[in-house]
Amino acid sequence: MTHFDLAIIGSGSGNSLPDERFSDKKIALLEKGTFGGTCLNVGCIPTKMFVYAAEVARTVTDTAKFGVDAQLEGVRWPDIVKRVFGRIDPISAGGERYRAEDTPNTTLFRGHASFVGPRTIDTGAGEVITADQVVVAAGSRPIIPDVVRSSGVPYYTNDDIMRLTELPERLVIIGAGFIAAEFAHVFSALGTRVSLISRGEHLLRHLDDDVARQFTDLAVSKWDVHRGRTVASVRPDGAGVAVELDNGRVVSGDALLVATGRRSNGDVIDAAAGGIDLDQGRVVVDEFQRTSAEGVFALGDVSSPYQLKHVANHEARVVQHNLLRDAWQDTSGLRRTDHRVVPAAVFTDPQIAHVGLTEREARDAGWDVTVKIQAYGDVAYGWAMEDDEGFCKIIAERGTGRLLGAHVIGAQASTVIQPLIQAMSFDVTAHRLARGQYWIHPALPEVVENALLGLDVDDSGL
Ligand SMILES: Cc1cc2nc3c(=O)[nH]c(=O)nc-3n(C[C@H](O)[C@H](O)[C@H](O)COP(=O)(O)OP(=O)(O)OC[C@H]3O[C@@H](n4cnc5c(N)ncnc54)[C@H](O)[C@@H]3O)c2cc1C
Ligand SMILES: NC(=O)c1ccc[n+]([C@@H]2O[C@H](COP(=O)([O-])OP(=O)(O)OC[C@H]3O[C@@H](n4cnc5c(N)ncnc54)[C@H](O)[C@@H]3O)[C@@H](O)[C@H]2O)c1
Repeated sequence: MTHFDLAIIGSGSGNSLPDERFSDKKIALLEKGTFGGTCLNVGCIPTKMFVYAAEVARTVTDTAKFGVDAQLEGVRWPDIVKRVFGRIDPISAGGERYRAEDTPNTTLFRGHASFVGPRTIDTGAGEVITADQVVVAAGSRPIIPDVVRSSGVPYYTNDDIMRLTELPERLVIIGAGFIAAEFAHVFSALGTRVSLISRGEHLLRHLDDDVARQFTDLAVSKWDVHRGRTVASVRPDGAGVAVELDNGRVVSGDALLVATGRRSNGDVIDAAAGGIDLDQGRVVVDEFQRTSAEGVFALGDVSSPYQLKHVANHEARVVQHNLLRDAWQDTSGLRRTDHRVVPAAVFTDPQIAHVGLTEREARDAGWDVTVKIQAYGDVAYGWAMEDDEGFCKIIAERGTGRLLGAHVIGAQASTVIQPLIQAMSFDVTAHRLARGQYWIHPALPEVVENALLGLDVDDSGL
């Protein structure tokens, strides 16, 4: 049985742990799937490359009101796929080669790893290993509802939908969360007729009510949206699929995308044998990313309530530091994860970004809130764009101006929101944020400045 200083399960965020500071350690890296994990291969990066292509197509089809006549002559889907994965696959292969061949202190095991004892792992590659320290970075996987799985009908998830050989004429999407919203945008902008089945009345319903309502209204005008409906059955329909809803309606498509959430892989590593506690399948960690098993840390989707790459990256930096401290009981030198202000963005049409509490959450928590919704169209750049969709909504404590939540829907929302994330992270109050700096005129972030100035908060004296 080979013994290692450090064993890492998962080559997504886990692969970023061993840097030059670990060069004197003997490391095992265990990966059962495509090297590089979700974000690189089937998540953030390829989806945003498709989103960018979709935005280019949308721009071309929406020009006339600006006095520019253009026409979308066609979409070469196979070329889009080739471009995306022609850039991504070599990165994955290069990363794998680097770890397998060019990093002398690292051994790459290609197999499904599972615990057989405390810090003892069956690599799934014909060998059992032990390690002084272990990091579980095994990520998450798509949840497939029974009604789909048991139907035997072929379906896609984010794992394979981006590798379709042709653009489907009609795509049915089950789910109304992040993945559904992003792929509905991608496929519809590229020419597919998208049908979307949502359990709730509103799409993206975990977002602030005003944002979810606005997004739903826009989605209904673009896509064939079935709201407040569950799936009764799924069956083949010629070469495609027919999804019957609980009201008897049948939604047909050439392909079916299932986007109904993702589940931690904590339940498929025999965590109990390793002494690792789970809560509803997710690995339990404390603020130092320590699991219940001494010497075993976890990070990312396998343990985090936030299934976001920037959160996994932050947790990886914490784990990296804590591994190098080589302490367990004495936590004085260990770093803690900071989940106070976690933002997220949905790269759909229009973009959506949020941070902190929704208005409802803030009111339910008993805050005396002041709320301002500032339309994109009412600031100079949004007006130039003739934008009548976007807005920035800020929720703050009345009087003190403490920022509680911010929600942006509209062009470049994921970028526009950043000053608000910064202010919340560094405890800058609303008026101080608005008046303690210049805002470039007439740039889009003026929508944030104006929203801040519309709040009922004390003047900071600036
Ligand atoms: C379609 C999509 C789009 C997304 N877009 C964004 C975005 O725009 N922004 C954002 O912040 N987040 C986004 N995310 C979320 C983000 O991708 C994840 O939060 C992040 O990749 C999680 O990283 P991780 O290291 O925890 O897991 P992963 O990157 O999934 O790595 C886990 C690795 O462990 C391997 N593994 C699992 N079990 C075992 C085992 N038993 N033995 C060996 N290996 C194992 C897996 O094969 C995988 O390679 C997106 C996710 C999806 C699905
Ligand atoms: N831009 C980003 O940061 C980004 C993009 C994609 C994914 N992600 C991450 O990946 C995670 C997973 O994405 P997702 O869209 O699959 O999950 P999600 O949690 O965002 O949405 C799941 C959707 O499926 C619905 N649903 C759940 N079970 C269902 C069922 N049995 N039948 C019908 N509908 C059902 C839910 O009501 C919800 O609308 C996200 O939560 C997010 O953290 C992030």
